[in-house]
Amino acid sequence: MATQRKSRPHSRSAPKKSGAPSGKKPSPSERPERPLREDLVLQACLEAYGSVRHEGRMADRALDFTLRRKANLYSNERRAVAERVYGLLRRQRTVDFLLSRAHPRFDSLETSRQDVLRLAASRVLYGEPHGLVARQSALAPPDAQALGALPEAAAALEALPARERFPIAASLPDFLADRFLQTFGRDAARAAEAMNERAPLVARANLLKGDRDALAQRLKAETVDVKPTPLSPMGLVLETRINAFSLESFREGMLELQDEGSQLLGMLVDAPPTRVVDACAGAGGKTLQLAAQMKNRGDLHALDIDERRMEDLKKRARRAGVHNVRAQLIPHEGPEADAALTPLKGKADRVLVDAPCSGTGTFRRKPDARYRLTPEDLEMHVGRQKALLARFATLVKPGGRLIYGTCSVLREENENVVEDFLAKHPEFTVKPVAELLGAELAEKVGPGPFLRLAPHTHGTDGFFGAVLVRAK
Ligand SMILES: C[S@@+](CC[C@H](N)C(=O)[O-])C[C@H]1O[C@@H](n2cnc3c(N)ncnc32)[C@H](O)[C@@H]1O
Repeated sequence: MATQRKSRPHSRSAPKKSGAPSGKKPSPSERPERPLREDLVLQACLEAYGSVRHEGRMADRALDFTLRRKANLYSNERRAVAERVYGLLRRQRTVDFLLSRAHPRFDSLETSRQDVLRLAASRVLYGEPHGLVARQSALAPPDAQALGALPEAAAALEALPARERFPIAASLPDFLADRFLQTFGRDAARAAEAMNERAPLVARANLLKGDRDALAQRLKAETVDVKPTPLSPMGLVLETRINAFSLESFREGMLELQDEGSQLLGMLVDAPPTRVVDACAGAGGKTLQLAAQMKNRGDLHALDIDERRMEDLKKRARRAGVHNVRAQLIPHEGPEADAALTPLKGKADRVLVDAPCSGTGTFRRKPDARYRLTPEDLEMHVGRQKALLARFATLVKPGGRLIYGTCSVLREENENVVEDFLAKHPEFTVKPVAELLGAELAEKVGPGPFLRLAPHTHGTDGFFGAVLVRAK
């Protein structure tokens, strides 16, 4: 079947080993798993999926909420629920298209029956045998037949003209499919395909507490298999799927979970131990990285309009042993916002604007976000990005740097915003990112003055970064 996926959404990420040496505690990836109780797993999937698709909840919250109430599920069953729900959200549009062709009455079935079929069809698309899935999902005969008819429906999808096929095969809303085509051209299908893969679990070593090797040793002692990230010099891929928040090394602040692309964006700041502003600090993912770059010295001003995130940032800073951060809640616009920034005007050596954006670069982790995004939201993001860049540029001192970043892959939120800014602010010029990453890493990251990362080209989430220098 053309749309069949190779990776099974419910399989473990770490390969199973043939048996742990005696006397050694088996790692989670080595323990035998008990068979899934399919009826319980299906019920939990239906609840979580329904709350995302029919009640508009965010997928991570819906799963958290559902699984909290299902204390009777074993850990492999909880993992199966998460993976099946995420798997379906990644393939939602494809699955609906195929089922509406494979099942003569799919569109008129009641919602709960449609959802059972969707979950089952998604599992088949990820490579599970349709007969087994039909039995485990207790499908009625016409629904089971529809699963068997998925290959023909997939052939019908393949036969559509490319422009019509792309949004359905990529499971993207039409307006986003257009944006992907504008941004990636002939690579759009590959880009979207990689966005629909599961993201790796990536940690950043907190260099204030030890380097990457020390963290790797520590994680191995905690029975977590790791490998170094290919691009970021401080990253580790956690190959054992575990709840990283429960690790002792995490509680001791030795690591933060942070995508490799985000780590590279943080590297562009190259923060000296003087005065640095993280203007959209959120819960502090990059703030903590900048604090480590500054070796915990100087003043790191972390600003945001979101009180809850600022509180998270403070907690994380404590855990990470960071004490050069000044977290400040600021008004989001107007004269009060300007007044809050006055003391920092023209004073900062670096200002990072990690702007709010469409999040199109993080669809691997938040596959449901695409169904909430509208063209109007996108326009709103671009307007806000331009306004934030112009406002926070005033904090950069002569000779200082303004770093603009997003987790979007779309040109209109990235290059276009920077070009618009440069046209209105001739005192700023572009510093090519290669000058900050060093020759070897720059070579791997690729050509161009900006950082432009995507799952299909770099294996990271999608990130954009630009470094702009203010004239002396
Ligand atoms: C992409 S998130 C930042 C992520 C964060 N830098 C990290 O690495 O974890 C964008 C942040 O911008 C904040 N924001 C939105 N409007 C803002 C404004 N006018 N001033 C400052 N921050 C703003 C949002 O609250 C959000 O936390």
